[in-house]
Amino acid sequence: MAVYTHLGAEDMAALLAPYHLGDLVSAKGIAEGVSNSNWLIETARPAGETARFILTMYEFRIEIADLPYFLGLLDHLAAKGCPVPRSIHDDAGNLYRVVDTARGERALALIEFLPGVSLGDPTPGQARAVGAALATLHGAAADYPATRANGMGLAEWQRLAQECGADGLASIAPALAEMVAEHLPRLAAQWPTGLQTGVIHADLFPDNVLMQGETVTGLIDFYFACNDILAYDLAVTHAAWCFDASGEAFRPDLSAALLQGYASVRTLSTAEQAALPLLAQGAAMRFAMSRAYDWLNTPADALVTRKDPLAFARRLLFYADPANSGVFAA
Ligand SMILES: Nc1ncnc2c1ncn2[C@@H]1O[C@H](COP(=O)(O)OP(=O)(O)O)[C@@H](O)[C@H]1O
Ligand SMILES: N[C@@H](CCOP(=O)(O)O)C(=O)O
Repeated sequence: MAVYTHLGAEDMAALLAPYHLGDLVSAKGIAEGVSNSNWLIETARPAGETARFILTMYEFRIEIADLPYFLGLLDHLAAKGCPVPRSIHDDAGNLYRVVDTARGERALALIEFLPGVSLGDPTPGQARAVGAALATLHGAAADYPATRANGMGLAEWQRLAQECGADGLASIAPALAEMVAEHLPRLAAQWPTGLQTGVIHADLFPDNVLMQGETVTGLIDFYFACNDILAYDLAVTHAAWCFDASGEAFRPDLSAALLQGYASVRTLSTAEQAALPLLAQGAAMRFAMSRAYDWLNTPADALVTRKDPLAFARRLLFYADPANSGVFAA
């Protein structure tokens, strides 16, 4: 569960007062998520109707200076018809506020609540819709004027691996330390340059997509969004969607559907197509490293479920295996 900061009812009402959303009816901590504390807020307007919002308190890995990029991107994409939550501005027009909490100063923001559920076991039709939504997002963000470097790029994988240390990685599993020692230097040496860049989501896992049937109703959690290789975003999404829940078994049906969905909106260049196996290995390394770091460093009192780094170590080995080089063939 991700609620790092505990807020009483009075604190919550005071935090929400500058938004003039009506009377606070309920504020429920949301179990999902890793990086932030999230609450589902319900308010009652004077006329009696209720409204729902998501209140996010930024806990770690997010620089306050980046919030205008993330929240402005939501408004930019929503204005273009993408299914992303609009940001709710306070009565002074601020996109976010900084408040004092028992854990120190924290930034918080309110966004629209969107309907839909995130999927544990997607179908090919749903994977196709997600691929198309990702490509649509890439197109809609093409004229977003702000830029942000990828803070979770190759240099950060290397830093996280160093912070964990070979012994730390081996304490999770010896195979994890071996995988990093073998593949991280190779990825650094071979990482592609010259591919088309743009705004990417960079974390489009099933828990960051809300769906109703085969319709994408919400793309959420843009807090790793940045400017980087567009095809890398497809590779991240592929690594996140195209394996079964154990992380062991590749799902060719989901893979084909996701890639078809993406290609139905944006055509990959030959160079992008050729780079996908390597980009997917990088995507797997990125999540193996952030999960390994969290595994070793999550505070004992955080109500948060640690995620398994080995699931992504196995995906990296899958993508690196020449026997699987046909996965991304056009
Ligand atoms: N706009 C939204 N509409 C509906 N539910 C949301 C929205 N934003 C977040 N949530 C819910 O909150 C959970 C955690 O939000 P998320 O932004 O993914 O947090 P974290 O960055 O900690 O992963 C999501 O899995 C979803 O259930
Ligand atoms: N999707 C990542 C975790 C990133 O945290 P999030 O809860 O902000 O999406 C993973 O699965 O490792």
